[in-house]
Parts: sequence; structure tokens; C-alpha cells
Amino acid sequence: MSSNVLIASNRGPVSFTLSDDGALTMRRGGGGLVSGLSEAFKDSDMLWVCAALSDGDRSAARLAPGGRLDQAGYDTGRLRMLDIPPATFHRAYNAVANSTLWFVNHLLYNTPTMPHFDTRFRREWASYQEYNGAFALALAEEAAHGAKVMIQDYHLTLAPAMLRVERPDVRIAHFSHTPWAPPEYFSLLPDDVAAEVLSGILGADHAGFLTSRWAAAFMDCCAAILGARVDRAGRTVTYEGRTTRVGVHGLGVDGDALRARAAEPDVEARMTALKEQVGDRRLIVRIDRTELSKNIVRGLMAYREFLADHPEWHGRVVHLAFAYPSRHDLPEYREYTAAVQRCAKEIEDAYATEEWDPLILNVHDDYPRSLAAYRLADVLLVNPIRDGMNLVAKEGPILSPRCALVLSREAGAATELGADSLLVNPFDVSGTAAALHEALIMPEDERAERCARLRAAATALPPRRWLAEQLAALS
Ligand SMILES: O=P(O)(O)OC[C@H]1O[C@H](O[C@H]2O[C@H](CO)[C@@H](O)[C@H](O)[C@H]2O)[C@H](O)[C@@H](O)[C@@H]1O
Ligand SMILES: O=c1ccn([C@@H]2O[C@H](COP(=O)(O)OP(=O)(O)O)[C@@H](O)[C@H]2O)c(=O)[nH]1
Repeated sequence: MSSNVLIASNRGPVSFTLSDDGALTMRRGGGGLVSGLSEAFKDSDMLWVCAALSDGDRSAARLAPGGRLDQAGYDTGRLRMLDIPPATFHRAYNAVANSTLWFVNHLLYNTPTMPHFDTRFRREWASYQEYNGAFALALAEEAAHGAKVMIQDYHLTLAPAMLRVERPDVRIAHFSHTPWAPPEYFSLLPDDVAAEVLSGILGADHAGFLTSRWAAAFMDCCAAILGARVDRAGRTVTYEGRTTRVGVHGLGVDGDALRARAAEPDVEARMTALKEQVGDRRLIVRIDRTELSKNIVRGLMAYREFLADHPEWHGRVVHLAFAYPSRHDLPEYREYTAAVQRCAKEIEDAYATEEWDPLILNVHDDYPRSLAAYRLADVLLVNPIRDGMNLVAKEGPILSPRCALVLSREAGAATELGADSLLVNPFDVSGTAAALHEALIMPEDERAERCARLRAAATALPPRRWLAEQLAALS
């Protein structure tokens, strides 16, 4: 019982790979939750509790005393990695969190065939409960009397209510980094599961969301599914005699820290290499996990349509698309990666010449190369079907002095960045192609002015202040 502030999330700030000779290599974790929380966590005395996600992580966690990686000599900050049995972890993370709750909140189901909730799902759900229980137990062990515990995301919806039972003295916040589905879609879930997810989060004192749209949908679900008393204007939900406050905290980026990282030698080296590849051509950049909701295939289709409509740009533009690996244990994600590669090949086959490569697709994880790409971007394409926030949309204008942003109206980031972006309907391929053209021909002074305003909006609530706001809400 030692920590006054604790963070809990599935993915932690680092992950490990295990080589054949048994050596462990530590690297930074990927994705927006880690980008944001790592910045808030840096140099603090908070304790971060996360899950071991891979064999490498499990080896590192087992070798560290009590899973405390910092006590095993790793430069991670105070970090406890939970060694959850692999089969339990697999069912909780892949089957329930990523194939069910992620799909529901991103409206990803192809409903004539999916989802179906059967006895197999019930086993998976039991593992999700067990996994949440393991977190609740670890947090109960680690929290000082009256501590503040910040539980993150859809992997851990049950942990707030479980922790409250174990430790009624602690203050609990839950934060959703995803969108939230409207009640008519959320109620695809079996009734008891939907109710357990909602009442699990309501075990917290404060439930945070990235935008008011997602917060409103959550409150609508609480009213419709639980019959909870909801004060929408006052943002409270009262259920079984307890009131949870609902907050909106639009996570932004620490501009100085990102600029400093992007000025490091590994990024500079990749910039030199990229410049050689691209020459003086204009650059359209996109950077995503290879994630179904990021809508990469329609983005490539839009680029293809733009090339078909605008032969005057042939030889003068390159699309650099980063689609780094994500959730490859799921067949849908492997198939999606293959679909992205097929679409890219079609573009290459149709348009590439000896002198000109119209598209460079990167399917490997190379964070420094992504930072180099931001710095060189003329246009940043961010077109998700639906996204909690999308930090890529915020990082681009911070690192490029002149990039025009083509942004999906369904990304949470559109709330803050919409006024200075070219907003698109993510399903409208032709509309996106037209926006790419508009972004390329935007006059220099206009793109610089818009980019400056985008930068200000992107840095309005940097991670430390985002976390401080929620800690204050618990006081
Ligand atoms: O941990 P993974 O399964 O590899 O997925 C990476 C993260 O994806 C999601 O990120 C979300 O959080 C961002 C920061 O708030 C937000 O900008 C973005 O819109 C979201 O998609 C997920 O919610 C995280 O838990 C994952 O770690
Ligand atoms: O190879 C890479 C390229 C980018 N990013 C970072 O991953 C985050 C993506 O966050 P976003 O909110 O856009 O989406 P998410 O992947 O979390 O859904 C951003 O901070 C990117 O800089 C990364 O971790 N690895």
C-alpha cells in the first residue's frame, strides 16, 4: 500500500520482445493511449499498472520482483506489469475487449452475420471478468489510503466497481479513449453484459470521455439500459444510490516534448532518407495502426480517384502511408492488412513509372520514420470511420509548419480541429479525393495560418493538464 496516484491500463508504456537466445529488448508501446499517458507519467511518482501482452512481456514481468519492472532495473518509471495467464488474457483482450467492445463502440459489426453471443462468448466473458478482477486486486494492494486510481478504457470497464468493493476508501476515475455507441447499437450486447459494463464504469466517482458526443451517448445508455437517473446538463448519473460525475477531457499533445523527440538524430536520419526518396514532390501522409476503424482502404481508394481525376499531379505527388501492425491475433485485422496491401499494389500497378513511385506503404513499426514524415507533410489524411480522438491529427500540425489537414467528421478530433481542417464524410471516397486536391492546391499563406490555429487547438490540453483535470475532479 504505497501509491497515492495510480494509473491502470491494458497496454503499458513499454513492451518487450524475446529473441531466440532468450534476450529481452524493451521498446516504447504504440498507440494514442500510450503516447498521452506516457507524457503525463514521465518523471512523476505515480504507479502504472498494466498487463503483460506478449511472451516477452511475461518473461520480463516474471523476472521482476512482484512484476515491478523499475525494481528490476528497467528505466520505466514505477511500473507493475501483471502476468495474467495467457489464455485468460487472450480471451479478455482479443475476444471481448477488441472483438466485442471495440466493435460495438466503433459501430464495426457487419450485423447480418456478426455478432453472435453463444456459450463460447460466455467463456470469454468469464475471462474478461477474471482479467478485470486481477487488475482490481493489484490496485487494491498498491493504493495508499484515500489514493486516486485512474482506470483506462474498454479493457477495464468492470474494474472500477470491483475495486470499490475491495477498497471503499479510494477515489476512482475511469476514462474511455474510444467513442461510445448510441443505446440502440450498444444494446446489441446481451442485456446482462451491457448492464455489467455500464454499472462497472459507474463504480467510479468520475467517468471521463474525449468529447461531449461520446459522454452524451454513455449517459443515454445508462438511462436506456440501466434505468439510471441521468442529469444531462449537470453531467451526473445516479444508479443504485451512488452518483458518478461524467466529464469531458479532450486529450491533446505536449508540443514541446513532441518537437524535442522529433529533433533527435534517429528522426533526422530518416528525414534525410525520406527526402531522397520523395525529392521535391508534394507529400500526402497518413499514419495509423492497421486498424479497421481507421479506414485506410477507403483512403487509398480516394488517392487513386484523385490520381485518375488529376493527371496534372502525376509525377508531382507522393502518398506516404504508414499502416503499422495492430492486433494481429485477430483474423479481421490480418485480412484488413492484406486488403490495404492489395489496394496499394493496384495503385502502383496503375500509375507507377520508372521515375515516379506514387505511393509508399509502410507496414512496419517505425515511430521515428513517422515523426520524420510529419515534419515533411504537405497534407495529412486522417479519415477514420469513427475514432475516440485521433492524436495523429493533432501531432501533424505541431511538427509540420504547413500541412493541410483532411479530417473525418467522425473523429473526436473534429470537435476541436474541424474549423481549420477540410472535413470529410469517411465513407465518401469521391468527397475525400476532392478534399485531397483542395488540400494540395491550398495557397501557402492560408495553409500556414490554418496550421498555426490547428497547432494551438492540438496543444490546448496537453497530457499532464488532461490528467490533472481528472485528478482535480476526484478531489
Ligand atoms: O493497445 P492496442 O490494442 O495496440 O491499441 C492502441 C490503442 O488504441 C486505442 O486508442 C485510443 O486512444 C487514443 C488516445 O486517447 C485516441 O486518440 C484514439 O482515438 C483511440 O483509438 C485504445 O483506446 C487504446 O486503449 C489502445 O492502447
Ligand atoms: O509507428 C508508430 C507511429 C505512430 N505512433 C503513435 O501512435 C499514436 C496513435 O494515436 P491515435 O490517437 O491517433 O490512434 P490510436 O492508435 O490510439 O487509435 C500517435 O501518438 C502516433 O504518433 C506509434 O505509436 N507508432
